[in-house]
Amino acid sequence: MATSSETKLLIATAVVAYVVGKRWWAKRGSDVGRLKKPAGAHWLWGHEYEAWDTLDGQFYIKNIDELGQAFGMKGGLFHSDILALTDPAAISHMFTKHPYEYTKSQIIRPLIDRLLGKSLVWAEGDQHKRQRQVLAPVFTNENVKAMDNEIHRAADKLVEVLREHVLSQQAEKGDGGGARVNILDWSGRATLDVIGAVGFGHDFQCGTSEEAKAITRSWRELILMGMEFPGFVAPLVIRAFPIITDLPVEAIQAQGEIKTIVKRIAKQLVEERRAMQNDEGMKSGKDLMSTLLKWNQNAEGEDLDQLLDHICTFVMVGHETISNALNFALYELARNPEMQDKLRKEMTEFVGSGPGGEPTYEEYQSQLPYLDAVCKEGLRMYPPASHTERIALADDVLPLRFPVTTPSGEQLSSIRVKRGQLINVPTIAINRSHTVWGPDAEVFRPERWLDAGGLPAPTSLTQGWSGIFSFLEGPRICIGFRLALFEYKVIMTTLLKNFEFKDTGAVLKTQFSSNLQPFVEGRKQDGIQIPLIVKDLHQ
Ligand code: HEM
Repeated sequence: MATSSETKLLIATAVVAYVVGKRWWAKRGSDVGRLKKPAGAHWLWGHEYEAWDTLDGQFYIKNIDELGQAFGMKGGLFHSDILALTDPAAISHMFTKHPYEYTKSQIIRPLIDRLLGKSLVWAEGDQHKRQRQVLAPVFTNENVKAMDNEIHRAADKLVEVLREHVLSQQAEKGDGGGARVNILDWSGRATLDVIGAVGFGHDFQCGTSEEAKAITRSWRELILMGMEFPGFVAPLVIRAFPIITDLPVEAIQAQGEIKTIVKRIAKQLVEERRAMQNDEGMKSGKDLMSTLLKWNQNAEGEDLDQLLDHICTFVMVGHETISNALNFALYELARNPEMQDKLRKEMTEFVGSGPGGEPTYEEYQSQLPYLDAVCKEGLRMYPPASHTERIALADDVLPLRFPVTTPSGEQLSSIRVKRGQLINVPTIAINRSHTVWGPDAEVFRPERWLDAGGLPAPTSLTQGWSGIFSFLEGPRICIGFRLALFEYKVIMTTLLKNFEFKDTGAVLKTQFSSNLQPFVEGRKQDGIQIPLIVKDLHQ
């Protein structure tokens, strides 16, 4: 009979043999282990801690410039090497040509399920194709154009509540020079209102309803948790021991709270809509809720649960992303007052064909070039979804547009990957690479979109919207991108016509936690924020 120390030795040997065997298997027929790697991998966290902890996407930006658009990373917790990838040909191969062979990993998907449910963001393969087919018609140009009233109403309401706040702050201080606000507390009110109204006919009351407050509060808590060490470790531990997703660990379980809140509201909305079954508008409606209900009229049990997951997904990804993009653009405009003035001038001088001289949907797209350039530059520099990852479902060969050199000097114009290969796709580095965008890649400069020859050659860019990767590319490109752009432009226009945004001198740093998150340099403990001075222009 084996003694307890012999048993322990046996178990330890088995674990080591398993890890070594797994790594050996992953290396066979794969080029990932042969790629250059950044120096200084940690024995336990590999390069993953440095990638997580280094702010502003600098780990990836720096290494792409130094090692090329495909490099290897040591995985944390003895995971096999990870491929970090920004090469446009490889990206196109994965996302446009073979999106269902490079899926979100079995680690990310349970987390998405916990946060948003088993909806479009979570689904893969045929299930995704079916869902996308049903939902895509909601976001056509024609439908988004028809959301015009709700978007303007939400933007006007935001101006009203922000003005009230600014004036009361000024009165308190006895100073008419504007109020210091954390813009993160404001823009999301309008974007939540828009998705509530256009998606489900629900009024979140510009952030003042109890549901709106609960959603904002639990989202913030989740973000902050993701920015602390447990938020880094949790996904690595889950990757090593997937069973952990079901354990009562705070950092994991907290993700369920948002879903619970939104699903409670969603259930009520579904019941209200069902009660209006005979209403003609509802039957012919092309909004999200009508589409979902037509698709699954009498959903109960699991089907109803999935329908609620869709609502939860759209409420969350349909508002946080846009407000995130708006916040960063306002920060840059505050730091660059000449750009802000130029943009305001373009907006105020343009007389559109909409009611009261507002630009129409088409005019927003084509007649306001500087607004368009600011929007593109903001989304390039600050992609809200600044990082994504995929896993190869089969052995494959990834073509490279820009060959890379191995440490032994061999040139690779493609990379062989094995089934199960984890691939990190750092969107922020795709959008800010110096190799692609030039020496001022990390400078906010909308003019690059307007100057002749201001942009990189199309062959060096990915194939997403405007050659940047902020909405992804291919069949899984963000389904709501037209709505996002329209909403962004309307809210930005409405805000700039009413307020001046001034720099506070605070320098921002960013870190990825669900989205790209800002905090003031050296003040991470104060939480996520973009402090700006807001001055009412009509005072
Ligand atoms: C500036 C705003 C936005 C940005 C930057 C953005 C970005 C993205 C990105 C990068 C993805 C792909 C994620 C991945 O697969 O790794 C995505 C997917 C998605 N987005 Fe957006 N998004 C924005 C706004 C919206 C809006 C307004 C909606 C809906 C109303 C929306 C709904 C979705 C959905 C449902 C998916 C999943 C699509 C699929 O997998 O087929 N997004 N978004």
